[in-house]
Amino acid sequence: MNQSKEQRILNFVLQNAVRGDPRSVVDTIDKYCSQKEWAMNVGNEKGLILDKTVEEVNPSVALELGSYCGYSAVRIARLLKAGARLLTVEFNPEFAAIARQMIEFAGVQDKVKLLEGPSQEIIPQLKKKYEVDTLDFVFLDHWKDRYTPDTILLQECNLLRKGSVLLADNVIFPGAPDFLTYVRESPHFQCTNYPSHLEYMQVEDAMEKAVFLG
Ligand SMILES: CCCNc1ncnc2c1ncn2[C@@H]1O[C@H](/C=C/CNC(=O)c2cc(-c3ccc(F)cc3)cc(O)c2O)[C@@H](O)[C@H]1O
Ligand SMILES: [Mg+2]
Repeated sequence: MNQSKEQRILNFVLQNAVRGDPRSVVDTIDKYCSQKEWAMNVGNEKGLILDKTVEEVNPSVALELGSYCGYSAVRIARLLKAGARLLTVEFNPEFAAIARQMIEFAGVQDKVKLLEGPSQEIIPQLKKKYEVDTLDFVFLDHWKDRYTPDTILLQECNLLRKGSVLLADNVIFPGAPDFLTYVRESPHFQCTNYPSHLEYMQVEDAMEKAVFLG
């Protein structure tokens, strides 16, 4: 049975990156996906916006929706302070398995917990089952039409506190128009748009930061 693209990306990392070095894992994925096969990792240009936001927030507890191959989980985890943790949610079993191996190879497994399942089922479990009080940072990069319902669900589950930061990928391409409308019109969010480009392409894209005001 021939390999999936995601398996080929993982194999390329296992053969070319440095075990225990998150930066080399990120750079190796970017090399493969810019030169061999495009894949929907956040990439290095938008990745820099992600890095800056994570450094600014310096989260103790971070959540990612949509692990895919683990690129942004590794990218976020490498910046977390001692004792801080990232919970990343992925409902496709094949992608979850790839992401777990990517996280392990990068050496950030002590900071990252991959939760396998759909976000709308996992989010209501975060407080009791995963011992979360509130989330300091949330990276949204899953199905674009799920950004809004999951943002509402995070509020309903009391997982956001004054100052919690949401960062959403792809608000221009493929686009998340209802999410932009929702957070920009809500009195509970202060929004900032970061124009950028689609990973590995010259297509316009952007990230949106939405700070919860309580
Ligand atoms: C019930 C579904 C909602 N809940 C969910 N819970 C947990 N994991 C979920 C998930 N939805 C999706 N996922 C997972 O997130 C990932 C999905 C991400 C969706 N991302 C995109 O569609 C995307 C797409 C592009 C893209 C850009 C240009 C183009 F021509 C084609 C695609 C670029 C990106 O940066 C993207 O992020 C997968 O791993 C999927 O299994
Ligand atoms: Mg994306």
